[in-house]
Order: sequence, then structure tokens, then C-alpha cells
Amino acid sequence: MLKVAVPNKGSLSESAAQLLAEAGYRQRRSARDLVTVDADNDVEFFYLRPRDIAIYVGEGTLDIGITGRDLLLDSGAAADEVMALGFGASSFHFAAPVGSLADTAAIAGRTVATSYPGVVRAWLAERGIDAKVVRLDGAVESSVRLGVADVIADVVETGSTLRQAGLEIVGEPILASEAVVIRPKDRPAPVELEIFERRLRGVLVARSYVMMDYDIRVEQVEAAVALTPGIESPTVSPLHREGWVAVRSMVPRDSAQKVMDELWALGARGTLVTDILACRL
Ligand SMILES: Nc1ncnc2c1ncn2[C@@H]1O[C@H](COP(=O)(O)OP(=O)(O)OP(=O)(O)O)[C@@H](O)[C@H]1O
Ligand SMILES: O=P(O)(O)OC[C@H]1O[C@H](OP(=O)(O)OP(=O)(O)O)[C@H](O)[C@@H]1O
Ligand SMILES: [Mg+2]
Repeated sequence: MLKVAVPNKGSLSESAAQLLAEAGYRQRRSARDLVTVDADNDVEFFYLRPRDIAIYVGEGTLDIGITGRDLLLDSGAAADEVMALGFGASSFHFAAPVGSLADTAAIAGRTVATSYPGVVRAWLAERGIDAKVVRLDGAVESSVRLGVADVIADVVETGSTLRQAGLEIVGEPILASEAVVIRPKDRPAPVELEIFERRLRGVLVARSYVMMDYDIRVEQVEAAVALTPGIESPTVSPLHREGWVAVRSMVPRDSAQKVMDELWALGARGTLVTDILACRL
């Protein structure tokens, strides 16, 4: 049975459970459940702290896990990112009281508070910046006001926590994170893994594409198909109406409206856009 680690709480847990449910896996009934067995699909789900998931997967105790890229990097665990999942996006930045720090070089000799000491120490060491790193569990933004640190390094999503604490971002982002699927390094993949990964990929594609159908005059098919090349190749079917064909193609959701405008200009009519519920490509 495939053993999969899923975030039990925090920013990633709801979206991870939603993704797995859409992929046809049974998810836990209560937020207090620690384990759920999906016997039909031969998968066992373990609900764990996302920070610990990198450790379990790195040790090879669990076959696969969903966690944040930043947490994986911070842990230094022997696990590899195999798929980005498109949710839980955040960036990781240095921040200091407004006007107090010109750039990241000025961090030298200061104290940095963070919940991600692995990421911060590696970043500073790579640039030869010597600073003291203090590890805190959370609410890192308060550490400057409380005199524990001069600078923080933390996750920024909207930036409102920083503003409230009178802090501003210093320098470029340290890293960009999102939820990812991780696997133990250098281990043979269990047979069930391929199906699991294919199902998740199917959900991600179904979310990011729509199905587009339209009718177009035969002379314009080449130009229309260039606008809607699809993933493999669009389906072109004859229509009862002389000189016209029907085209069906997958189109990235983000560009669907723009593509419809361009198709209209080419003379396409009867354009319909529908959601894709699931797919295997
Ligand atoms: N606003 C956010 N705050 C914290 N982490 C976020 C945010 N948005 C996305 N993330 C990502 O979620 C992961 C952290 O999840 P985790 O559950 O450990 O912390 P959390 O959401 O801060 O929960 P808590 O602080 O309640 O433990 C990281 O990968 C981080 O990049
Ligand atoms: O840019 P924002 O949208 O304000 O989000 C970023 C904040 O959210 C997280 O804190 P969380 O609520 O998880 O509390 P914690 O610091 O105790 O982990 C993170 O550590 C930042 O403090
Ligand atoms: Mg937090």
C-alpha cells in the first residue's frame, strides 16, 4: 500500500485534501483523524505537520508527501520535489523596520529571527554574510519590537503582517515557494506511485485548461487551429452545413476569453467553453 503524507493543518492542509479528493481518493472525515486508509485505491494517508513531512519522506518511512518547497529546503531532508501543485504560494523575504536597513549586505553583524534557519543560514553563507540566526516558532514579526532581533526572514503572502509590525522587505526574495509533491531521494519508485502521480497531474491539467468548441469556415481552419493548438492536436469534424467544420480543443483557462475574441475575429461562431472534470493525457 502506498504511504502518503498530507498536511494536517495550516495553510496547505485544505487545498491538499481538496486536490486528493478531486483525484478520487478518500479523505479523512474529521480534522482530528491521523490516518485514513483508502483500500479501494491501495493508498494510506498520514496527516502530519508539513514541516515534519519532509523528514518522514527523507527517511523513506513514507513513500510520498505534500509539503511546501520552503519547508523541504529548510529541513535539508534527503527528498526531491517531483511535482509543483499550484497552491500555497508564498515568498520568503528579509524584512526590517522601515528605513533601518539599506540592503541585504547590511545584515552582516546583525541578528536575524526566523522559523526557517536552514534556508537563512544557507543563503547568508553563500554570500559570505556573517550574522547571528535565532530560530523562533512563529509570530516572527514581533521579534524586532521585542528586542530579540534586528532583522527577520519570513514567509510573506499579502504583506499585511509586515506592515502591521512596521517592517519592510529588504532585498530580493530569498525563495519562491508553493505546495509540492516530494519523494525520497535515490529510492526505487513503488508501483502504485505512477498511478498516484498521473491522477494528480490529471487534476492539475483539468483545473488549468478548459474545453473549447467552435464552428469555423474551412478556409479559416488553419488560422483558427494556430490559435487553439491544444495539447496534442485539435479534433476537426465535418458539419452538415457546407463549407464549415467544428473544432474541439483544450485551451489554457487564463487565456480562454482572449482566444474567443480572436476566434470571433476570424469568423468562428457557436463557441462554447466547458470545464474539464478530470483527464489523463
Ligand atoms: N500566509 C502564509 N503563512 C504561512 N505559510 C504560508 C502562507 N501561505 C503559504 N504558506 C506556505 O505554507 C507552508 C507552511 O505551512 P504550515 O502549516 O507549517 O504553517 P502555517 O500555515 O503558518 O500554519 P501555523 O502557523 O498555524 O502552523 C509553507 O510552505 C509556506 O510557504
Ligand atoms: O503576508 P501575510 O499575508 O500577512 O502572511 C504572512 C504571515 O502569515 C504567516 O503567519 P501565521 O499566520 O501562520 O502565524 P505564525 O507566524 O504564528 O506562523 C507568516 O509566518 C507570516 O507571519
Ligand atoms: Mg505560520
